[in-house]
Amino acid sequence: MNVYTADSIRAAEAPLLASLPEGDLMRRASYGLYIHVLDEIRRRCGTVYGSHILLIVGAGDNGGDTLWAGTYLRGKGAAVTAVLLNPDHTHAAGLAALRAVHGHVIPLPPEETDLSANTALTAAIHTTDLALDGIVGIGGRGPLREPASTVIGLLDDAHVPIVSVDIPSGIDPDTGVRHAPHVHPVATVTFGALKPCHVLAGPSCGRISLVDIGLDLSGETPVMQVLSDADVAAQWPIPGASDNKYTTGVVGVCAGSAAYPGAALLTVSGAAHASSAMVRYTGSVSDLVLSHRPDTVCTGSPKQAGRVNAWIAGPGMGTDEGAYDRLSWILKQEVPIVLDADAITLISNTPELMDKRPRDAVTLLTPHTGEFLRLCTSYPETPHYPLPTSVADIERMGRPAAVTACQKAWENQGITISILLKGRTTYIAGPGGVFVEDTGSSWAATPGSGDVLTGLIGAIVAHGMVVGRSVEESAAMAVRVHSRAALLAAMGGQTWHTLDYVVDEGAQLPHGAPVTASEISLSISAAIRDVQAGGEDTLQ
Ligand SMILES: NC(=O)C1=CN([C@@H]2O[C@H](COP(=O)(O)OP(=O)(O)OC[C@H]3O[C@@H](n4cnc5c(N)ncnc54)[C@H](OP(=O)(O)O)[C@@H]3O)[C@@H](O)[C@H]2O)[C@@H](O)CC1
Ligand SMILES: Nc1ncnc2c1ncn2[C@@H]1O[C@H](COP(=O)(O)OP(=O)(O)O)[C@@H](O)[C@H]1O
Repeated sequence: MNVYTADSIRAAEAPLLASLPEGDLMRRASYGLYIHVLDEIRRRCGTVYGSHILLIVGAGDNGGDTLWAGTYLRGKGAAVTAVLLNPDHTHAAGLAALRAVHGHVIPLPPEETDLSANTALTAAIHTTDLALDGIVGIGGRGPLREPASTVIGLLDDAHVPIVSVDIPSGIDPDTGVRHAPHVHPVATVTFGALKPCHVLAGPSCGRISLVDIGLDLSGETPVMQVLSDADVAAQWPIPGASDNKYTTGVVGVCAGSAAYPGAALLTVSGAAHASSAMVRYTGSVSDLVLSHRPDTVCTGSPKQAGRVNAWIAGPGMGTDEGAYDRLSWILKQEVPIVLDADAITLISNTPELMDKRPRDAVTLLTPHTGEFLRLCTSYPETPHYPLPTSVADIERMGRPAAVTACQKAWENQGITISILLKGRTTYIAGPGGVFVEDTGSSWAATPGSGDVLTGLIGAIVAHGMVVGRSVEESAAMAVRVHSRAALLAAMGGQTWHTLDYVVDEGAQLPHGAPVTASEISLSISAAIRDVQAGGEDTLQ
C-alpha cells in the first residue's frame, strides 16, 4: 500500500473538489467516519441510541468532518456535544448542521484560562462514551496550542476512548513525530490514503481504517510503501519444478566468534528457515553451527565459501583483526551485502573499509538505534542535513529525516548505503525504495532476535537478486515474517486468523508470553504459512 504526504493528498483533492458540488467531498469523508464510529460505539456500548458522544472541534476542515459525523450520529439517537476550541473559526456548515439536529455546543472562549473550572466541559467529558478528535488533521503543524493541549489532558485524565479523525492530533502528518501532548486514540479513521504518520507512528494511532473518498492519486509519488501479507506471500521464495538448492538465492553468513557463538547459530537459523536454498557459513564456530544445523555448508574463510547471491556479515563476528579481514574480503564482492552489529561497528570506526566496495554493489545496513548513531558519527554532516546525536534527536527529527541525514553524510564521501533502522516501527530506505513495517507487537524485542532477522533478510535479499527485487523490498518482506514469527511464538502458535482481537485491538495485544530469539527462528515456517494464508489486513 502506498503512503502519501499531506501535500500529495491536497494536490489530488483539488480536481475532485472542483468537480463536485460544494461540501460533497467533506460529506463523503464524514459519512465514512460516521460508519466506522458507529461500529466503535456498538462495540463499546452495545447500542448507539442514548450513547454520549463528544466532538472536539478545531478550526479547520478536520473539525468540519467531525461536526458532520456528529450530526449523523445524532440522527441515530446519540447525545452529541461539540466542544469548540476556536468558536470564531468553526466550520460553519458543519456547526449549523449539528445545531439543526439539536446537538449540544460548548464554545471555549479564548480568554478562558482555567478549563478545569468549566463545569459544562468537565461534565461532558465525564459522561461521554467516546470522543472524536477533530482538533487538527493534515493541516496540523507543531505542538498543539491551547486550549487543545489542556483538553487532551482532561480527556486522558478521564480515560475517555477517542477516535481520531484523519490524524491523531499532535502527531505530525508527514514525519510521524509525536509532540507532547498528543491524542492517544483507540482508532484512527483516515481519508483517501495513508499518510506517513499512520505507519511511522503506527502504534500511537490505534486501529487504522481507511475511507475511500474517490481521490485519484495516480499523479502523485508515494513517499513510502507498506507491504500487505498478500504482497509478501506472492514474492516469498517457493521452489518451483525446475528449482534446486542454488536457484532460489544462496546466502553466505559471516557471523559468530568465540565470544558470541550463539549469534552465528541464530543468524544461520534465520536464513535456513526463510528459504530452501543453500546457506553457507564462514566463521570460527562451524562446529556449533553444524551440531544444530547440519544442513549448513561451512568453511573457514569467506574466500572458500563458493558462490553466493548475497552476503551477510556482522552478528557476533567481533571487531578484531580477523573480523576486519573477513569483512574486507566480503566488501569487495559484487553481490549485495547485509551488514549488521559488529560489521556496522567496524565500518563506523573505519569507514575507509567501504572504499573496497564495488561502485554499484548494494549495501544494506541494519542498525538498531545505538548502531545507527555510531554510523552517524562516521562522517561530518552535510549542509541542510543535521545528523542526530541521540535517541531524543531521532525522535524529534523523525526516522525519515534521521536516516536521510546519515545517508547524505555517507553519500558525500561517494558511498551509497541503504539503511534499515530497527525497532517497533522499522524504517527501510535506499535507492530501491522506502518501506515501513509496524511490527504489530513488541515480542521481537529480545536478545539475538536481530541476528535471526539478519539471517532472514540475507536469505530474502539473495532470492531478490535472483528475481530482480530491490534489497529494500526484500528486507521489508523479511521484517514482516520476523515480526509475525515473534507474535506466533509469543501466542503459543495460534495463527493470526484465529486471533480476532489482534485485528480488533491493533497494538494492544491482551495475551502472550515472552519468547527467546531461538523460538522466533523456530516460528519462521509457521509465520510464512500464516502470511501465505492471507492474514487479515488490520486496515479496514
Ligand atoms: N484534503 C482532503 O482530501 C480532504 C480533507 N478533509 C479533511 O480536512 C482536513 C484538513 O483540513 P484543513 O486543511 O482545514 O486543516 P486542519 O487539519 O483542519 O487544520 C487546520 C487548522 O488547525 C489549526 N492548527 C494547525 N496546527 C495547530 C496546532 N499545532 N495547534 C492548534 N491548532 C492548529 C490551524 O490554525 P492556524 O495555524 O491556521 O491558526 C487551522 O485552523 C483533513 O485532515 C481532513 O480531516 C476531508 O474533509 C475531505 C478530504
Ligand atoms: N519495541 C520493539 N517492538 C518490536 N520489535 C522490536 C522492538 N525493539 C526491537 N525490536 C526488534 O527486535 C530485534 C532486535 O534487534 P537487535 O537490537 O539487533 O538485537 P540483537 O543484537 O540482540 O539481536 C529487531 O528485529 C528489532 O526490530
